[in-house]
Amino acid sequence: MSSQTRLVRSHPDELLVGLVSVSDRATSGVYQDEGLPGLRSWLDTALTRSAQCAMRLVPDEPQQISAALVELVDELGCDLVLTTGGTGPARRDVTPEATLAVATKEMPGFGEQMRQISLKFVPTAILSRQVAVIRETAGHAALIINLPGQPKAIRETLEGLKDADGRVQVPGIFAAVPYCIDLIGGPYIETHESVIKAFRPKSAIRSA
Ligand SMILES: Nc1ncnc2c1ncn2[C@@H]1O[C@H](COP(=O)(O)OP(=O)(O)OP(=O)(O)O)[C@@H](O)[C@H]1O
Ligand SMILES: Nc1nc2c(c(=O)[nH]1)N[C@H]1C(S)=C(S)[C@@H](COP(=O)(O)O)O[C@H]1N2
Repeated sequence: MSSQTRLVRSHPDELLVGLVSVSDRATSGVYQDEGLPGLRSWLDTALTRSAQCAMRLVPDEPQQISAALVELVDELGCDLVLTTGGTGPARRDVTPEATLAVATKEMPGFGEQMRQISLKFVPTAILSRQVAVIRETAGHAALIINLPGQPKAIRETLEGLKDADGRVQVPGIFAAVPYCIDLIGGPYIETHESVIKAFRPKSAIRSA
């Protein structure tokens, strides 16, 4: 994988995001990848300040997935990496293993919450082995989260489930991402409440 230069924030609060779509068929051209554009457009609707994104499309190969994660965090300096695909039980589904291989801490709450959310949409939610981890290097840390590969699962897991009036039924996992990014030393990010209401303890909310 080619060595890339570090991303430079255009503002101290700009989030640097790595997006990784893991798909044998999208990589080989059987279908067009919908994972990367889906992730990018969800972030565009959710964040009050546009994020700077670096994107990678990789096949379901553990070394290539781990290498993409390491490059995005260690070389490009991403604060957050979202993967999509390869979390199921099939022989070639290895995204969770490739993610755990580069982790310094596991964050089991994200996977638990995603499976709870997804069960409201599909009974096969329990087939997703998605994990979230922190990768820490000297002077930098990033949150890495696996999402399922179905393009519609991106919005479902990040945003959660709302009723017809927009009331939250099950909170999406992105509600906890801004505070997690604070805690690992990343930028202060804010979300549009109509898409996803981020939660921070009162003491962590920055005054305007
Ligand atoms: N990156 C993607 N882009 C577009 N559609 C996708 C993508 N990943 C998954 N899908 C869709 O979701 C369905 C289920 O996803 P799943 O991850 O099980 O695919 P898969 O069997 O692992 O194959 P592959 O890894 O080649 O995408 C696929 O059949 C496809 O229709
Ligand atoms: N929100 C949501 N989660 C979901 C799904 C979905 O459609 N929506 N599909 C499930 C299915 S069918 C599978 S096999 C697993 C793993 O999918 P992956 O291998 O594409 O990551 O995610 C599950 N989680």
